[in-house]
Amino acid sequence: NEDFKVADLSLAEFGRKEIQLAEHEMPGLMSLRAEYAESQPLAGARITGSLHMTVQTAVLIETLTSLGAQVRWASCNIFSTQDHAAAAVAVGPNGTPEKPAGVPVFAWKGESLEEYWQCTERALTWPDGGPNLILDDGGDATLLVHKGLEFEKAGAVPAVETAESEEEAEILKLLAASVAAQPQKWTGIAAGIKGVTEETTTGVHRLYQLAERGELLFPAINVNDSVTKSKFDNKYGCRHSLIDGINRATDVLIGGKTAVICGYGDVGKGCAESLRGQGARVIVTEIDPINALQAAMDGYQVARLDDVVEQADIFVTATGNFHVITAAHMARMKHQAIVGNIGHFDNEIDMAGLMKIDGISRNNIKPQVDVWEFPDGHTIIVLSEGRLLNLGNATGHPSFVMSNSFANQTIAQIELHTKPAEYPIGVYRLPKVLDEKVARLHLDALGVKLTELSEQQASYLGVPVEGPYKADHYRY
Ligand SMILES: NC(=O)c1ccc[n+]([C@@H]2O[C@H](COP(=O)([O-])OP(=O)(O)OC[C@H]3O[C@@H](n4cnc5c(N)ncnc54)[C@H](O)[C@@H]3O)[C@@H](O)[C@H]2O)c1
Ligand SMILES: O=C(Nc1ccc2nc(N3CCOCC3)sc2c1)c1ccc(CN2C(=O)C=NC2=O)cc1
Repeated sequence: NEDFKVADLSLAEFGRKEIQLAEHEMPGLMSLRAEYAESQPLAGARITGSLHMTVQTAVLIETLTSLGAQVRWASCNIFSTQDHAAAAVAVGPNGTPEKPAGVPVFAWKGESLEEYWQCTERALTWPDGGPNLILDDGGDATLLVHKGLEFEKAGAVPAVETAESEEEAEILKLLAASVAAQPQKWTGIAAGIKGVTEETTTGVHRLYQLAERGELLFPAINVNDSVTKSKFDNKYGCRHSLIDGINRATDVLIGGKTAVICGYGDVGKGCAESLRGQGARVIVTEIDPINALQAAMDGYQVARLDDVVEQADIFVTATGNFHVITAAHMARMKHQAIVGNIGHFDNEIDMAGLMKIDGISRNNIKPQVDVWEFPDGHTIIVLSEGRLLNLGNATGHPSFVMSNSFANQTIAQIELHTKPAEYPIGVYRLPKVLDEKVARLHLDALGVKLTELSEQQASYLGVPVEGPYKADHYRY
């Protein structure tokens, strides 16, 4: 059997064309390829990735291999794989669908949960052992290694019936089979891993929990909290992809309409700016007086959702909280009001409460766009079933945003691979000077001309001429 599993290899040519377009929009990654072409800092690295298998991720994968790494890949979400990107990665830039010569990738859109964990295991199972680095998004690859080792040490895998979730049941099923087939498999894999770099808040939270319990097996770099990752992901990514999602879903004219943004953090700030840019009158809701004051100073009305729910045309949640928009709110909305979430994955909008309303009916217009009709005949349009609308109704973040995130990932992988002595087991952020380096890598593409500090100015500020320029607690 071939060492990859994708939906359709014949999509590789289309995937390759989109990868070539994305490369132009990912100057951070392409600059790193040029900078390290000679020194090959990732020579000897065996990287297992668990991160959305998209066109942008394909550019990340081929950056890692161009720096000398061997790579195996799975997606970290059962729906997020772009099949043409996965096919192009498996075939490789010099291969053909008849003779694939790319990277082993195990991902397709619409995996079952069982298949998802099998793909993760295959990405972690190298021909002669395991990876020495993990590149994680949400922490599932890191979890599988920790659970596998735990059960091998205990001498048994708990019965599937003890699982408290479908996800846990699938993990137990998979580990029972793999430990039976190869009793010391996960002990061997865990022993070979030098560290993990983690993309998101969720995965970072899991790492801190493991570290606090003294169970973390290897050092971890928290990529999420690099300024050049989270500001881009949260503010500029959502500023771009919110209206991308709304337009693809409804093609409603945003100009002249009233829009409510719940939450004025980085995501809410990007969303408010985006809708204001389209000529909407934007109202913000907030629970935090500082963010509320910021919104007011930025010229937005700041109101309570209850007081404006009957007058707005568009509602977007960006709080990271749950049940921000309730069924009662939705029942009071204008006819054909648009409701979407770009914040926490699936519970900012109370969809379960909506479905329970007597006499409610759902009419699916097209994938990820539903019209819900209330007993009184008025309807609302709910996007992506209350899940992240910029992913369900659009294609997530644009390449330039991901170039910032993935340049952090690449630099973090180089750190762990080349400076293991500097990273004893624990959770780290990249040093600020490397965060600044990611920003530097993106300036030429935007025609930015940076001003140089003179020696006198540098000593006046008390910072090195070459940076870092800010204190660790500085808020950009
Ligand atoms: N869809 C995407 O592509 C994407 C990208 C990045 C982050 N996110 C998610 O978006 C969410 C927000 O991210 P962020 O960086 O802006 O977080 P943040 O904490 O900076 O901002 C959230 C804001 O919401 C406010 N808030 C909390 N509960 C509220 C409520 N009930 N009503 C009104 N305001 C409330 C908080 O006071 C805070 O200011 C997180 O869940 C994050 O994971 C999504
Ligand atoms: O999650 C992502 N994507 C996604 C896409 C479709 C989809 N469809 C879903 N369902 C739900 C149930 O009903 C069927 C449909 S859930 C879902 C999720 C996702 C996140 C970050 C990046 C990061 N990223 C970019 O933003 C761009 N390149 C990247 O790597 C990608 C995808």
